[in-house]
Amino acid sequence: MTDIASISLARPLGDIADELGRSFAEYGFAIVRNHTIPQDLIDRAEELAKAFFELPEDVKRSYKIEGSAGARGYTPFGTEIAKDAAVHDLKEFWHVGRALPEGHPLARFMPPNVWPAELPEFRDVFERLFTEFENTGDKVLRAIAIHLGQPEDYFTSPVEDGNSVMRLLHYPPLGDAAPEGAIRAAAHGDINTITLLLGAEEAGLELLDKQGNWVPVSPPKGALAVNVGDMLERLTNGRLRSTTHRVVNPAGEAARRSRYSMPFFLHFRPDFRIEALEQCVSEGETPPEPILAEDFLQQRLREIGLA
Ligand SMILES: O=C(O)CCC(=O)C(=O)O
Ligand SMILES: [Fe+2]
Repeated sequence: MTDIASISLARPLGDIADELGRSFAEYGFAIVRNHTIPQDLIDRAEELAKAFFELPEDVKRSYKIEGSAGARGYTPFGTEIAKDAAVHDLKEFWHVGRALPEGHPLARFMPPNVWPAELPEFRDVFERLFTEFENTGDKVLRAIAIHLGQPEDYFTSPVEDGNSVMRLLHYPPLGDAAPEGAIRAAAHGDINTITLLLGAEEAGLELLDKQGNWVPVSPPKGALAVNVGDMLERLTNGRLRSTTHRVVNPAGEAARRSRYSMPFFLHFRPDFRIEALEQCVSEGETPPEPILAEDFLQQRLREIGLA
């Protein structure tokens, strides 16, 4: 057992800020309940994600976009490899990103979305879910800002038009085809600011705590697992931790089932300069060098085989 905080987002943000902050400082994770993402939208999104991954392989592959580093559309099974891992992850996924109007100064960082023609409802449902994730993310970031002693709206500008990506994940049933040592998602840290994850009630997600133990993260159905990414860790000079996590292969009956999850990787805007906050740097400490969010992202995508 751990005391990863389980927090109701229906409470005033000022009341939850420190509990959330302490959980992020200790575990890098918190469970967030009573968010405002409608359950019927989540259910519909899960059905559509399942329907997409059940399409024939050649249809799915027709939505793989060469040279896009998997930023949009489909990424087949066996593509992504965690930093420093020897074998690929046992997953396939689809990415929906932010759609900026043509001519927007940041549009060059964000390629247009693609949509599967086979599923006419897909676009509407996932555009709505993207907006819902953003709104919930905004609340969580407000609570984090309060915890950090910043104005509550500190993150509003850094994440406005940010390069956020929603990932629909499918981990197929485990057969004999899995390479030796491969797991559903090898140990990794997320690159972005914060991640909001739906679907982690299906077992497998684990975090690595400070003592070096793997600890299961088991939100109740419909709740979010929220974690700190590398960019927020860097901004806070490590005060809030981007914790290593993984998705292990289940035993028994669950091994014959697919696992579906939907992380929303909330990103800073590409031109945001990530520079350690003054109050997170003690005397004598040397914080990491400032870096633009886009440069940091490209560096990390190369490390995981996507760029
Ligand atoms: O599927 C999950 O529960 C977690 C996925 C994850 O950590 C990731 O895609 O970065
Ligand atoms: Fe992750």
